[in-house]
Amino acid sequence: MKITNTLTGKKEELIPLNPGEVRIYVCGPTVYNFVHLGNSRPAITFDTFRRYLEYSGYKVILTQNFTDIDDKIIIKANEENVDSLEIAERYIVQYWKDSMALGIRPANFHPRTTHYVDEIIEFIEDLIEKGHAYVSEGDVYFDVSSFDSYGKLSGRKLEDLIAGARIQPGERKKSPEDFALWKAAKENEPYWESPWGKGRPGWHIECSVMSTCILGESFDIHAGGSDLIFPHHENERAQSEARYGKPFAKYWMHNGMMRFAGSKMSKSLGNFITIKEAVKKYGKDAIRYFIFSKHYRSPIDYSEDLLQEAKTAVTRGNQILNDFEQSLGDKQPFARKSSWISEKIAEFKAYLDDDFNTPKALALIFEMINEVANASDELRKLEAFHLVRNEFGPVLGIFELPESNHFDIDGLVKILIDLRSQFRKEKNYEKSDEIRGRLMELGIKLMDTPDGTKWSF
Ligand SMILES: Nc1ncnc2c1ncn2[C@@H]1O[C@H](COP(=O)(O)OP(=O)(O)OP(=O)(O)O)[C@@H](O)[C@H]1O
Ligand SMILES: [Zn+2]
Repeated sequence: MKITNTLTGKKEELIPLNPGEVRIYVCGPTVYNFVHLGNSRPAITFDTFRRYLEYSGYKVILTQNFTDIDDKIIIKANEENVDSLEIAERYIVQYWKDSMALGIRPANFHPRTTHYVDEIIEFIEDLIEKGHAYVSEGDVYFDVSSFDSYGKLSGRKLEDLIAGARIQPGERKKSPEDFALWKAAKENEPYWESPWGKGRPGWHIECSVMSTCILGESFDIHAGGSDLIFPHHENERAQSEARYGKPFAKYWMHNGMMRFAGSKMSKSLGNFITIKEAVKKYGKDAIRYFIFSKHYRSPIDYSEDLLQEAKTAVTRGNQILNDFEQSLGDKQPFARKSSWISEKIAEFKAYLDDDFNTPKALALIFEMINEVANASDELRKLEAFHLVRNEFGPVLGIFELPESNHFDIDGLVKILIDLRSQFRKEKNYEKSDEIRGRLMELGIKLMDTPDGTKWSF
């Protein structure tokens, strides 16, 4: 398999450090608000990339962090007058709901920054000892000039960085391009005790610490959105290689940005659509289709029209697959491994082996769905059905099973509740009780409350 490595700017053969095993770290969300559709791009892309590696026979260890301490979380906590961890916890819970709704499998590890403060302090102490960092009035900064290949990942030159940067008020660094490893606590900020006084970790250090603690000093792939290449990933690489004196991540993979009216969709700009809203409107498969329809490295423009088209396409696909499944009756769908099946699997793999080309893989899935709908030969239909349901669908996480999770059960029950109310108004208690009774048989209980009828399973 070949992937584009941001570090070299080339498409390279993926050769894991340990044969047969791929260790991946992905930068996860800063949890101070709902995650948006843009944030779902790395989560969907790299979960699916992991599924594909597993499909190809690799063992994968995937780690994705939660940044649960950060300026933005602290500001939100102070606004609401609650602890910053309460804010983080709230949006982590929401993250799980959203990622389930999008069919994203949890990573193997989901570390949180505040669980790694001891390790962060140890890491920084080591950097100071090795001459890569210095203390300045309770802050600690990384000395960028001490790391020779600084700028290699993002393709920037240190001289240009020095010329372009300014020391901001409140920063106590020697040189403008140096960055904070540890920040002394200001008033009303959460803090931890450290050898440099009360304070908290800077942003970049957390990912160096959590990735190396969990995956080792060198691992295979570091991933995230392209917005993180500079300064976040450049700084992570500098810190980690400065401490351990060996290559940090062998490959760097970056997804392009999802844009909203031309700008990056972002929590801080407020130009976003939440995942909850998007799932409700379009359903999981349509969102995944929309994301996979562009190569992961290209930017993608949020477009209601394209999402609507995606919804129409997957609804049609699901209809064809469901109709075919029903036409099979009790017969178990079984397709012998024919040469045609092997050929199509080879084609699917060739696309994804070429820098994870999901648009081509997706087109192949639709070609198979057309076979299910139109092939004259029953065996061919069965083979195509098998490929979608059992081979390709589970890899891309679409058309896996008859999709029910975007089916709006709440909406359906509300229709029945309204009908029942109508019958009650007309004093037709026989019909209204029948609706309640039949829902009860399905395990759905209706409760009449002063605020109207509620339901639960
Ligand atoms: N618009 C986007 N398109 C694709 N990926 C994105 C987008 N915005 C963020 N990401 C990625 O989502 C992950 C979580 O990022 P983060 O929580 O910093 O999101 P954010 O919306 O950019 O927040 P903020 O506005 O506070 O910077 C990162 O891997 C980041 O690169
Ligand atoms: Zn990170």
